[in-house]
Amino acid sequence: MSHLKQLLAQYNVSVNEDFFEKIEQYKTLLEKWNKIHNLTGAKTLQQIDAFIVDAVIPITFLPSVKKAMDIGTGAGFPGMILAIAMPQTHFTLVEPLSKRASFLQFVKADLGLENVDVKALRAEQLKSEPYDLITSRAVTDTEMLLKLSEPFCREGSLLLFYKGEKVYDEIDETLDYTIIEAENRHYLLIKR
Ligand SMILES: C[S@@+](CC[C@H](N)C(=O)[O-])C[C@H]1O[C@@H](n2cnc3c(N)ncnc32)[C@H](O)[C@@H]1O
Repeated sequence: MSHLKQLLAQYNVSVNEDFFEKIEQYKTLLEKWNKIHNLTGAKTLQQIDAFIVDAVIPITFLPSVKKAMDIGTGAGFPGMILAIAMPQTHFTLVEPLSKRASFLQFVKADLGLENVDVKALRAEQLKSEPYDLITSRAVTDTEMLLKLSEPFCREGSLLLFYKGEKVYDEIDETLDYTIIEAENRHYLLIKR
């Protein structure tokens, strides 16, 4: 069993064989592009696997949704990885840095991901429209993420922010939230 398969089994993350095929293609592209463009801090295959596992653990608790947006996808975390794991969900990946957006566009084309759109813009520049799910990892604090997400929320939209243990300093009781912990990760799930 591959290293990634073992890790996913350890966290009870269930994905189909197509996920593993596509994720191998993604890893090959990321390793290659990362050497030239410095797209992410995950350099070795083991570090990339850890980032992938961190990105997909939420499929163990997320409901099925039609339309999702990831703010500040960078080299693919978590939006591109979730899009590969959730082919029934359409993902808009928002990444203003052109070298990262170009990489995401290349991955979409090379893997034939019809459920992915890449927007080479800041979230603030995007047309307001409602999404079922908005994700974000390592972009900014919760208060700012709530502001950035606001134009894309309707009643019942879910926000999933990948946070560390300091998450408790960033939330208050006015929010309808749950925190799901796995290792050092705190997944902050907010219902609007
Ligand atoms: C530290 S990187 C994290 C990338 C990725 N989410 C990850 O966890 O590896 C933050 C990313 O957010 C993007 N970003 C910063 N401000 C943004 C904004 N207002 N809207 C969309 N993306 C933004 C940056 O271009 C950068 O690629």
